[in-house]
Amino acid sequence: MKMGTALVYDEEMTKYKLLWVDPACKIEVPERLTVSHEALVKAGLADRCVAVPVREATDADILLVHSEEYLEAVKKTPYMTLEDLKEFTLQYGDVYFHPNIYHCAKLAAGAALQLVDSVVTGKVRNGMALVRPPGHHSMRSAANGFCVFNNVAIAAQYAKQKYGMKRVLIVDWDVHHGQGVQSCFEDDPNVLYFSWHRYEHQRFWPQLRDSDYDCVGKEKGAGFNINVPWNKVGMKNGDYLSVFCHVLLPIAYEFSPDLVLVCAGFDSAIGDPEGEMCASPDIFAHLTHLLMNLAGGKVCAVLEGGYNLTSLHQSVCQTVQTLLGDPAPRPADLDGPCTSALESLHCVRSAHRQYWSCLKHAAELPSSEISTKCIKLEEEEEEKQQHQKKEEEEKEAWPEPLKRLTPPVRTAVVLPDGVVCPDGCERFSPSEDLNILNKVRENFLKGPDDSDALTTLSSLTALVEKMEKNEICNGLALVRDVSTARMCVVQHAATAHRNRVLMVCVGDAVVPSPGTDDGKTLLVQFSNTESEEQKGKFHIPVCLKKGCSDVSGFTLAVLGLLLPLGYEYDPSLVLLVRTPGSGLCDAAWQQLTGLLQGLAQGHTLVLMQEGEKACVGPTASSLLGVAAPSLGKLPAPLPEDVQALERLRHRLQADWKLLQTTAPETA
Ligand SMILES: NCCCNCCCCCC(O)(O)C(F)(F)F
Ligand SMILES: [Zn+2]
Repeated sequence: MKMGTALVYDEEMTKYKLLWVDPACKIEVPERLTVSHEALVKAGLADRCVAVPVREATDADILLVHSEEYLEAVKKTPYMTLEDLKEFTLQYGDVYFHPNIYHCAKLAAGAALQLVDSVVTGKVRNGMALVRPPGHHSMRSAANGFCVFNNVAIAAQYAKQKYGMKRVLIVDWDVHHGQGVQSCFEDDPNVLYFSWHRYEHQRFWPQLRDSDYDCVGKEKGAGFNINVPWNKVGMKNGDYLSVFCHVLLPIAYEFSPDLVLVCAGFDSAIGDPEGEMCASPDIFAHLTHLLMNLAGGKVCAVLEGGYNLTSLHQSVCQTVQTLLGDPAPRPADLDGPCTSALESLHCVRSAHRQYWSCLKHAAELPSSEISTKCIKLEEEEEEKQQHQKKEEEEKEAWPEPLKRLTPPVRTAVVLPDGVVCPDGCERFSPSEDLNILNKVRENFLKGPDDSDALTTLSSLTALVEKMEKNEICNGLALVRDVSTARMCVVQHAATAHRNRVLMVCVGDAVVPSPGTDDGKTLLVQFSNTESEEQKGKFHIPVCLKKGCSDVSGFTLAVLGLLLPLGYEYDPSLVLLVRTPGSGLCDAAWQQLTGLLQGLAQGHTLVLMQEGEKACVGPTASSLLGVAAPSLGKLPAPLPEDVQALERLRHRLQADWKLLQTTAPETA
């Protein structure tokens, strides 16, 4: 599987700018591109990428989306006088022309196509194109919102036509609605368009009725257009992650795309004058990571907006560093979604419930009630938000994202002698550390001379220590006695004061509650046996009718339950335990292993029973950062599983805010 991340950039795209006074357009400046690229160079990220040259999109490329008359009109702009350019611009909204913008617009679209070529042909695994002019607002026959040609829409049509891509997912995390993309694919069931955007009940630009949550697509495309309106500013990391876990990811996994395109606008980050949101730049590391196990890892990010040059370049670096496979930083103190975000979340899930089996259980409210609820809650929060907004104006500052150091060793393995060490992994040698050996001897050995247990357990302890010191990123151990190994790891990790261990158990081995409910460990156990005893906040049994053998139910539980829990819990170590009898197919197991690496700075330790030897290879591949294989189009999960998960989420959401998908009942 080819690794490698493409970076498509050419400074020619900086060579146009606003030549007259227009307050609406003055934020779209050439420096957006130069500061982004320079930051990548300075951070040593550009050198780690495969430089892919831009090219001009051809007429045929552009005509995949735009009309001939529009293309012919734009072709004339290089020869226009300043007055003609001003005149020509008047027919469009919030956009400006320049003698060199046609050339740059061809390069921006061509850059996206070069990126698609290098990813789809396997030259690289994923990549990013740093371009301007942006694209997602431009319509078939109109420029709009700084956009001339719709770079990502053209890339999607190109991928379908040239490579026969069946299903393309477009994720638009820019803070504005890409109505140009929406209108291009409105009736196309092969292109799933997802966009969140500042909306404020249609009061925010471009103030379109069609940007609301109930615009789900038309005719055959019904259900394949997802709009998440933000009706308040100040949305934070928890709001963004909730929408990914409870809307985008379940639908995206059901859709099972062959290619993922990202309208990567960073005006949705804190500090941006357009978005006025409060999500930190490192959230884009998580948004990127959460997409990287779709489509076999074929992710193409194309720059759209972003006007605060500081948060822009920080966000670009977070995105590229994650595409390169570096572990994401731990998400600092996540809040649950705010009331307004919960209203939007609920509205979107209700609007799409009829199209996606993963949402079948979404509580259905009559639309009239939803809208009044929204407005009613708006007024309540209005004054709260207003005075908060005044404060923010003064202190629009945020901490510089922490340097993401990559450990010298990516994956260490503890394997019995007979088992070969997978390529790319490093076999972890038994520990000579006497106090580890003694501690293991006195706490865990049954027989006095159980030497290979001593070797295994001391190696595991030493491995966990090296992960804490960030000398090793993740690990895999094949052990005879999983329950002892598990206790040994948990006890060692829990002793280090600030450690929290998320333990995920797959398989039917009975896992004892982790003793006290002190919050030092959170145990999530997947099984098919209904557990009768009431568990505490930190012991969550997930019971699926057919256990993990039903990929749809399992995937829904991972995306809508395990991930939100994991992000909210924010562990320093993820312990993933697999015992026989799980019935989990390799692909689903690799998806789980891949997704969990977004937590704990990638410190995932996989413990497997010796009987699972066949799973060592696939597990190692996922721990090395290779994208998990696609699960294929997911059939509907079992209704009883969907209801059980819904009940479980409702029961737990009092303790775990990121599990909420509806606003708390108003008094
Ligand atoms: N206060 C100035 C009003 C500006 N109104 C137009 C905003 C256009 C946003 C463009 C973008 O950021 O969505 C893109 F990604 F296309 F660049
Ligand atoms: Zn934007």
